[in-house]
Amino acid sequence: MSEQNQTLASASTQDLYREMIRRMGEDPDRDGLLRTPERMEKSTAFLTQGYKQTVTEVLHNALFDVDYDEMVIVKDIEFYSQCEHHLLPFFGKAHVAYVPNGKVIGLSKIARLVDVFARRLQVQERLTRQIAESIEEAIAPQGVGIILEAQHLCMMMRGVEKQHSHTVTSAMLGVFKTQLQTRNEFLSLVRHKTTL
Ligand SMILES: Nc1nc2c(ncn2[C@@H]2O[C@H](COP(=O)(O)OP(=O)(O)OP(=O)(O)O)[C@@H](O)[C@H]2O)c(=O)[nH]1
Ligand SMILES: [Zn+2]
Repeated sequence: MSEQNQTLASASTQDLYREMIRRMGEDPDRDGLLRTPERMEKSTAFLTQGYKQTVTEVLHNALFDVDYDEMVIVKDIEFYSQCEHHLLPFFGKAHVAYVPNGKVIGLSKIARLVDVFARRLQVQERLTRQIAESIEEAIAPQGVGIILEAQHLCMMMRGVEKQHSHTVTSAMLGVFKTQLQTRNEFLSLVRHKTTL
């Protein structure tokens, strides 16, 4: 390891944040910034906690044998993630559907699954795919359909500066890929405004 890398590796995370603040042209010792490195460390740990979580742990005890073979949709699940290119947030809604094959997932666990992958450095396409594949692996359903709609701050507050564009991604597995009728049912239920 180079001398410079060794120095960096031995620095605490909070020291690194202090240095970042200094290089932004700020005084890390002024009153308002004194505890900022500590806050940044905590906040970053929370926003990237998905790296420490596994799907198996999250789903633990919440897979149930149920005789139901129609579509299950949990829609409008809000999520916050960070783009891996700029470390800026992208956020929006996830719509998660599957057609069971003997097993269903506890509903809250579906939202938790979204967060396991959202709370990492991501691109929206990979996030979409990972949610779909984790459900497929967990319960081997007849199919899984995922739609994510998001706004990317790296396209809004910097860069191209477009405030109204939304990015929509999808992952369709099993019957959602092979049966047009299933895919269309999913799309129309996602569009349907709930009256609740
Ligand atoms: N496909 C995809 N691209 C993303 C996502 N998040 C950010 N990006 C894009 O990643 C690209 C990185 O492009 P670069 O040219 O390397 O970076 P840049 O110079 O900062 O680009 P600009 O944002 O256009 O200023 C940009 O087009 C971003 O909009 C994502 O979730 N999926
Ligand atoms: Zn970005």
